[in-house]
Amino acid sequence: EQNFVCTKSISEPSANGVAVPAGRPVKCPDGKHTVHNEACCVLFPVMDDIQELFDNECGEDFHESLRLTFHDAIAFSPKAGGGGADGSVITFSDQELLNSANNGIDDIIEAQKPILANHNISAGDFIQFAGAVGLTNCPGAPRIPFFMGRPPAKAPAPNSLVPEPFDSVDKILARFADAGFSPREVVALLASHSTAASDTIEPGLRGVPFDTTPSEFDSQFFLETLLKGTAFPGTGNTTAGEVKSPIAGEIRIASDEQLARDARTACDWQDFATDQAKMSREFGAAMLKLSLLGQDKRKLIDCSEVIPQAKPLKGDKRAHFPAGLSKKNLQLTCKKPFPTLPSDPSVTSVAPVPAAEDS
Ligand code: HEM
Ligand SMILES: [Ca+2]
Ligand SMILES: [Mn+2]
Repeated sequence: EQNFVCTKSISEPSANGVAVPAGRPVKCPDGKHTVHNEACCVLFPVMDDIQELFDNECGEDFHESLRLTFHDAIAFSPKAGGGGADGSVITFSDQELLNSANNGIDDIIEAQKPILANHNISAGDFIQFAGAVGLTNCPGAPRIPFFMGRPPAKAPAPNSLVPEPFDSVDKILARFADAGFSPREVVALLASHSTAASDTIEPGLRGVPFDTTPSEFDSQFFLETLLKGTAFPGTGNTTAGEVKSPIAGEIRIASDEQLARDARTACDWQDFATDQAKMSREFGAAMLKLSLLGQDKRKLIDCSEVIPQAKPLKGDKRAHFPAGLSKKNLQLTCKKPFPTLPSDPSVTSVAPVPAAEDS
């Protein structure tokens, strides 16, 4: 029996940005998979169970799981405390779910808990692994590296660390800076809202998408948030941080609208609206950083090779204007020229994201 556990990550970057470990590959006990670090073998059955939850799709359960990676990890502050990507949002869910910023994440915590209980990995690893695996179901998403070995969470996170949609740009940028992110990285992370829908903001409505393509990791979200808002998808809940959106059925939150127009972030926003490849790449880099908040990367094992190749975006990768809208409907504050983008007359509204089935 071979017992090869190398904890150093000796690696070279590959074409897709994910490191390919050097050295001789070993066969996992399942006889099916081959890895460079045998310790990573435990992740394959976890991946199968996660993909069963997701139906191998970029749907509601994945969207919720991506949001969960953020709510666990961002609860990290050198001053205020919080363990970052440590799984505390699951381990101490009784306390952390009392935080109103965590409204709606109870469903995915309940869906993830039984899967986690069947495997011998930490809650912190599980949450970030589910996000990295699920992203590959979304056409256009990056393949992000995954590091394993986060220890169990020690305590629940303090209440004030997860940004809310009615927070000012000042407050949001300060909170992210406290956790180590630049304004451009904040904007890059918000590419996540390209595969997102709201269940809690509009009274009575669920699955209200943030862009017209909630199952694709494209740049529609960045383009559509630059359009002038004209109506609410329902009654409008301005106390919850909702503002008008440009397309029937779509939701927009105030923080996204303001970050798209603020002098500190508008040019980054425009950059990602007009360059999907750049958006995906920079999101991937910021996401890796997010997944390691509060962790010592040198103590973790590089299991990136377990993450499958992400699906490519088909056809024209550029964002398109919905029916009847064009460059003249944009509220541009960045002074750089805005390129010409195609329009799609078939896009007149967006349907809700179907609810997750009870499993
Ligand atoms: C300024 C920072 C952010 C704010 C204020 C914010 C706020 C929100 C809000 C209010 C929702 C809707 C929740 C609901 O009603 O169901 C939401 C959804 C979501 N957020 Fe964020 N968010 C931020 C950053 C992020 C980041 C950095 C990520 C991931 C890296 C993320 C991932 C998601 C996802 C995937 C959803 C959709 C969940 C679903 O479809 O079920 N968000 N966000
Ligand atoms: Ca999208
Ligand atoms: Mn949802």
